[in-house]
Amino acid sequence: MQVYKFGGASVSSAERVSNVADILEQCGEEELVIVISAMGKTTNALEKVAESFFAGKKDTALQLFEEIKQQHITIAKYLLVTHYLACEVRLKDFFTEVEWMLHDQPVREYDYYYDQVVSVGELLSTCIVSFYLNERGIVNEWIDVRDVFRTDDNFRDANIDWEYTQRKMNENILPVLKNKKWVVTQGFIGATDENESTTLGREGSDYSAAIFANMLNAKGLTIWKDVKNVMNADPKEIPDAVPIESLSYNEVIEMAYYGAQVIHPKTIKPLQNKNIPLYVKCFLDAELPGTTIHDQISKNLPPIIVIKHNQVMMELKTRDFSFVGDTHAYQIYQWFNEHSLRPTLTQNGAISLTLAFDNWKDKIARFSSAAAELFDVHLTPGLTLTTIRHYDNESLKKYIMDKEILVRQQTLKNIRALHR
Ligand SMILES: Nc1ncnc2c1ncn2[C@@H]1O[C@H](COP(=O)(O)OP(=O)(O)O)[C@@H](O)[C@H]1O
Ligand SMILES: N[C@@H](CC(=O)OP(=O)(O)O)C(=O)O
Repeated sequence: MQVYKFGGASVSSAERVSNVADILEQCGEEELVIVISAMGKTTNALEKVAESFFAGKKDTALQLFEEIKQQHITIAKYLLVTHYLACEVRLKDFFTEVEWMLHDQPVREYDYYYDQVVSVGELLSTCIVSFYLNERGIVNEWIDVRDVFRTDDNFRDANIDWEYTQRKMNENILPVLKNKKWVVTQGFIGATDENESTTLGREGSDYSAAIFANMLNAKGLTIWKDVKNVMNADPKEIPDAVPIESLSYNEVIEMAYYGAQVIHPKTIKPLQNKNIPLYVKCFLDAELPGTTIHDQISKNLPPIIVIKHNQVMMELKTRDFSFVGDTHAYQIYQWFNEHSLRPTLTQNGAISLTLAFDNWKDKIARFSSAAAELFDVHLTPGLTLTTIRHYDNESLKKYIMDKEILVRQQTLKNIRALHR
């Protein structure tokens, strides 16, 4: 049993979907679960729909959603002949669900609406791909992952109910595989016990695929990307990044934790727990070996550079000169939980604490007003956080030294700098 995950870039156009079918036709797998993300940048586009709706701009929301509808209809029309009408019926059901909501007034919190709107991206993409594969004779069954992945109602960053999900995995997925059919399903989304859609955090499809691999005891998980390998930096950021052929789970979990946007940070644990190898392969050339991530120690690694833009620095200072560590640490970590906000960097002083966050405006505003009861709060937006693992003099000079640094942390293995 294998799990394949195809990200947005691999299904961003009719040609790319057809390329995915070519890969599947030639892969020779017997039992396969295929986890797919929303097409191209659909999730970003759906985020704009949710934002407009919540801001009371109903017409803009509907108009933006209309564009997304037309893009999917166009791709389905291009790909499908005999299965087109059946596919169109399904797509229209998904469209209608969202449109009904967009005609209402928002009465619940933003994150709830975000998930109801944004989750449709994966439903649309998998619907089209599944019909297309069947039309090409690649027999598969489309599964609504919301009938399998039970989560809590922490919208936008929902947590999996492992016991329930494992049971549903056995009831809903195993029989399909035993029936000699491949499964086509969605990454990134789940549902609460009240059947409300949830999402697992941006780029969460890798995590979904790892959960499938874990619960089905897969022999491997292959994530198909537009890059030939995992590299020592994002090649879009650093054009002379070098490929890495083999990495340990440990190394990748560290890279992802520091913000490398190549594998979702939560992906590794479900795989490591069952010693399931992760292969990152290139959908543009399936013959290339790609990168293997497994339990073997990574040797001779180059400096690994992770650059995170759009960071907000938050300085908290106690007003009465009490030590932060003594009295406030517990409270601050409670706020992190309450506001589902994780710092990308923390630095303790005697009576102050410096934090950095991704720029989640609403959450930071809520966190700041809670913190303002105890601290003077100062925010500095528009910063970049650069981390280098296995740094050397050359990489330090190239990526850190010439910056205007606000916070710097250094250990034997890592250097991190928050800078302008
Ligand atoms: N260390 C890295 N190695 C390779 N690619 C990286 C790395 N860090 C970031 N990336 C980026 O990840 C992209 C592929 O991931 P992503 O866009 O999430 O694909 P998908 O949407 O198909 O899942 C690449 O195009 C590359 O720019
Ligand atoms: N579509 C979601 C989930 C995801 O993982 O996408 P991708 O595999 O394209 O990174 C997102 O864009 O966040």
